[in-house]
Amino acid sequence: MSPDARAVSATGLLAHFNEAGALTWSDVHPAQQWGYLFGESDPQVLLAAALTVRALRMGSICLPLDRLRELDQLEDTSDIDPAWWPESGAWEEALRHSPLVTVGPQDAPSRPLRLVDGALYLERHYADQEVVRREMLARLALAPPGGAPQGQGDAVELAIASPVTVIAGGPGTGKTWTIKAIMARIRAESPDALVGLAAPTGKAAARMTESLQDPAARAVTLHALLGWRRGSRTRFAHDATRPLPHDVVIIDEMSMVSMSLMARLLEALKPGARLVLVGDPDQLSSVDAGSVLADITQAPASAGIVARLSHNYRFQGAIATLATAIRTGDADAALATLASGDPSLRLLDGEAGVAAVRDRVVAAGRDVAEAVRDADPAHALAALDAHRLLCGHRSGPFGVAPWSRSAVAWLTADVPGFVPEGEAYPGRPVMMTANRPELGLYNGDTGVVVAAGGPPQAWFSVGGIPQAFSPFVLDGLTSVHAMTVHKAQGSQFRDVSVVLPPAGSPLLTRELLYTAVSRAKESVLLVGDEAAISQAIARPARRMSGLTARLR
Ligand SMILES: Nc1ncnc2c1ncn2[C@@H]1O[C@H](COP(=O)(O)OP(=O)(O)OP(=O)(O)O)[C@@H](O)[C@H]1O
Repeated sequence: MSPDARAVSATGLLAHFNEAGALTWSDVHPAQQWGYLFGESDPQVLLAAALTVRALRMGSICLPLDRLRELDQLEDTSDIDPAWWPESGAWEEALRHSPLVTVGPQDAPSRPLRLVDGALYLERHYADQEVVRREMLARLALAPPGGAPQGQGDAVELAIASPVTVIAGGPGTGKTWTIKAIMARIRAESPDALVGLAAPTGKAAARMTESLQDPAARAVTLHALLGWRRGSRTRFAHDATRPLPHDVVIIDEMSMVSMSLMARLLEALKPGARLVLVGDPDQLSSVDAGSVLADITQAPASAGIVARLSHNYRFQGAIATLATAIRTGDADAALATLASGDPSLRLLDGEAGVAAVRDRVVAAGRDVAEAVRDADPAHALAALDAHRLLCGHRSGPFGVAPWSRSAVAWLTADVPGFVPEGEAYPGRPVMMTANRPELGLYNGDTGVVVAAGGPPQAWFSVGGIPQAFSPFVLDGLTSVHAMTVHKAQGSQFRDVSVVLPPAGSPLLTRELLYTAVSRAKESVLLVGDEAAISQAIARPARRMSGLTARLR
């Protein structure tokens, strides 16, 4: 732990957990503040408060007291002495009597924490979860009776009749096709209906618009749909008192929507509006806390409104078999598929892994360089997307930073004409790190510098059409020789190479591996060993929330 993560003034249990690397200053500090403001000094209560803040930081909505030790590999990655843990009965008792804690779902919010069904929440996150629970239950109560929807046809019928529908499936399972069919039905049956299309990020919204190929359909970000106001994190122009005008709202890439954004969306729908949630619940979740799509799809009460699309229309081969094995937690099947000798899959470790990545980076770099030499931006962009190097980590030996440096060194050595000097060298692969909606460019979009009959310009595919931008007007442009799996979510590439986090890394989860593998259309090279694969598959990210249990 870095020294500044130490909470200098922490004492007792908080100090132990802080020094062991389990709690950072940003977890300890609010707990201490609340203790001071509300007159609570019981170390067990302050520890629970700090662990709840930590759980939120890791993406969970609440801290289930009886499942604490399995949370986020707390004990794998820190030096916690098991003797420090309070006895769970006494711990819950201390929380029940604490001035920091509201007990049960009923009482009005007046304290920072709330204890419901054995789980501790920050009041604001409990309130968001309650909005989602209440609104979802009201919609589920009005859903047409019937069994679980099977396939695309049922999903379309349901979306026409039910106040809420979930369309869940991996890449290529026909989610976009189903959205198009729903929109065609709505147009045929109620031509005046106002349909809103949105996605959690600008890039996902742009991709939704592009893939619908419908001049009358334009997707926006969820923030834009709700009317985001500058300077306000939580207030939107549309809420329960000023609802959205839409009769139907369709959200794509729903796995990236946080609990709080889902709460704001549900509050803002006008009475009678229908909601269609589309996404892949097995992928990595939102940056902010929550895993709403997975929570909803797992709740037995939602069985009648969740259409799980499982037939892969785009590809069938070994990649799909591997993705399914990962998704269903079958490590033996995953390892057997990897060992089957299918040319689309390879698992290599150590020097062999590095050498194989080098070969792929150089081969793809040669294709990009050739297109750049021919001043052919369309070909350069296609070559750029033919291979992508993905890392679980941003920094550290398994991260984007050192692998990018290696890639630059390999390209410099092996690709004639690749001279990485300055900001705008021809062949530089670049990525947007900010949204520029007025230009049609979004955070995470990738492009390449090409000099096509003039000074070098950054070329991006905007709505499928190559367009040139001066690299100097695009602030926050970075090189993209490698990217995180998180950033690659929502994109696919012909070939993907994945540097797995080492066994023991808290990032090595089933969702990370599934998301990485399912980015590939034709081949996947995994750099790591069988232990890392098994560990990832055995470890679903387990974001905790009370939503699944309370949707009844
Ligand atoms: N019922 C169907 N019959 C024939 N082709 C289909 C059907 N459904 C989807 N497809 C085709 O399969 C391919 C993948 O479908 P689609 O793009 O809708 O998948 P998706 O789940 O949205 O994928 P992604 O998440 O990658 O965007 C498309 O080419 C689509 O036209």
